[in-house]
Amino acid sequence: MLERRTPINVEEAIESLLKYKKTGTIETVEIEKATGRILGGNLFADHDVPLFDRSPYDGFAIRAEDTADASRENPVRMEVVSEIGAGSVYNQPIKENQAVRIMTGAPIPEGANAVVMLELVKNYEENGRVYMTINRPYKEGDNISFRGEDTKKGTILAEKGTYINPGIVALLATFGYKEVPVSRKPKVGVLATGSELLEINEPLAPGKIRNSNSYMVLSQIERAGGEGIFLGQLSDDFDLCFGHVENALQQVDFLITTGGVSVGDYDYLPDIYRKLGANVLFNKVGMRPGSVTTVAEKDGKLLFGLSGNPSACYVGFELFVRPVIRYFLNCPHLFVRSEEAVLGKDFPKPNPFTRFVRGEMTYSGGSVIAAPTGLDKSGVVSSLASANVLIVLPGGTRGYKQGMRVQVLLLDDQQGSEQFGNPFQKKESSEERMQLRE
Ligand SMILES: Nc1nc2c(c(=O)[nH]1)N[C@H]1C(S)=C(S)[C@@H](COP(=O)(O)OP(=O)(O)OC[C@H]3O[C@@H](n4cnc5c(N)ncnc54)[C@H](O)[C@@H]3O)O[C@H]1N2
Ligand code: MOO
Ligand SMILES: [Mg+2]
Repeated sequence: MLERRTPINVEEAIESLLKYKKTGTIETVEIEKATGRILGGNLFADHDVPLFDRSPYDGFAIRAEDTADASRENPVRMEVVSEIGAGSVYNQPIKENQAVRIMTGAPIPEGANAVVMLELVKNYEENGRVYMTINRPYKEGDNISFRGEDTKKGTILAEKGTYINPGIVALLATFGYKEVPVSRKPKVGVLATGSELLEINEPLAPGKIRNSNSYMVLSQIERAGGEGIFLGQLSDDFDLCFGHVENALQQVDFLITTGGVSVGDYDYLPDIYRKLGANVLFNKVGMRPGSVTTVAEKDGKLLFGLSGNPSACYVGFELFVRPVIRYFLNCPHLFVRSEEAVLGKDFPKPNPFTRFVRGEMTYSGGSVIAAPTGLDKSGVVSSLASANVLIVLPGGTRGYKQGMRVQVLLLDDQQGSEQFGNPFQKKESSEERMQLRE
C-alpha cells in the first residue's frame, strides 16, 4: 500500500534536523588560502595600529609652537636638520625652529608635534644649510596619525565564525597571522541516483538526461563553505544504491543523495533508510518546490534525501543542508539571510504550501525588487541561473500581486540570518498543514 506522508512545516523540519547538528574542529591554513574560509578564533589586536605616531603626508615635521606668529606677511623660517623616510627613525629631539623632512608613514621625531605638507612650504638652501618657510600657524597634532587611532591593542576585530573577506585578510596580515586558524570544512558526500542519468560528457540518448544535480549541489556546498565530495551517480538498483549509501556514510560528515525519494517504483531511498535502520526525521515538507525532501539520521549522522527535480533539490539544499554546514563551521548565523523586497511581477497561482520562488533581486530608485526568474516548476533548471534570491510566498488561497512586500532569502550572501522565519507567515501546526494537503 502506498505510504501516506505527513507534511510538516519548514520551521519544524529545520528544528528536527538541527538536533543532529555538530561543530567541526579548527585547522590552520596559509593566509594566501584563507579567503572564503571561516575564522576559527577571535581575531584581536595584540598591538596598537599604528604602533607609533606617524606622518600621513610627505612634508616637514615641526613644533607647532614655532609657527604661532606665522603669516603670509611674516613667514617663519626653520632649519631642516634631517630627513626621515618610512621605515627609518630619527632619534634626536628637534629643537626650536628646527624641522625634519619627513615622508608618509615615517615616525614623528621626538619634539615634533605637527606636519606641514610639502606643497605648502618654500624650501631652499643657503650657505650649505637647508631651510624652509611657513606662512600660517599650525596647531599641535595637525597632520599626525596617532598611535592606536586605527585600532587599540586588545580590541576584538573579528569574531570566530566570521567569513574571511579581503578586509579580514588585511587585518590578519597586520597582526602577523601567516597561518590562520579556520574552521575545518565539513565533508559533504554527494550521490546522484537515477537510471536516466548520463555523465555530463556523454552524448544525449533517448530517455536520458545529463546529471546536473551533482554539480549544482557540489557548487552549493562550496558556496555554503563545505567540501563537496562527488561519490558518483548510480542507476536505480536497490542493492547498488544501498551499498553506496552505507559505504559513503563512513567517509563523510553529511551525506546528500539526489532523486529517488518520492513514491515511484524506483524511488528506493525510503527503503534504503529502512534497511540502514536510519531514523527518518521527515519525508514531506509543506513547501514548494522540495516537498518530498527527506532527512534521516543514522548514528547521529544526517542523510539528506534531496529531490531529483533540480529546482526542488536546490531549494532543499539551501533550506536544510546549509544551516548544518554553517553550524559545523562555527558561524553564528546559520540560515540564508532574510530581507524584505517588493514583488516585481504578479504571482497569481495560489498554493496551500509555502513557495520558495527562484527570483532575481535588483535595485530600482531606492527600492529592492524581486521578480521570479522563469518557469516555476520544480523540474526546471533554467530559472536557477539568474536566481539570487528565493522569494517566500506563504501558502494560502490567494496569489500575490506585483508591488506587495515579500520576504526574500539572499542566496549569495555570506552574513546569513540568525533565525529562519518568515515575519509574514502565520505558523501553522502540522495538523493544520495536513488539512492543506495537496
Ligand atoms: N505520485 C506522486 N508523484 C510524485 C510526487 C508525489 O507526491 N506523488 N512528488 C513529485 C515531486 S513534488 C517531486 S519533487 C518528484 C521527486 O522525485 P524524486 O526525488 O523521487 O526524484 P526522481 O524520481 O529520481 O527524479 C525526479 C525528476 O528529476 C530528474 N532528475 C533526477 N536526478 C537528476 C539529476 N541528477 N540531474 C538532473 N535531473 C535529475 C529526473 O529525471 C526526474 O525528471 O516526484 C514527483 N512525483
Ligand atoms: O518536491 Mo516537489 O519539488 O514539491 O515538486
Ligand atoms: Mg521519483
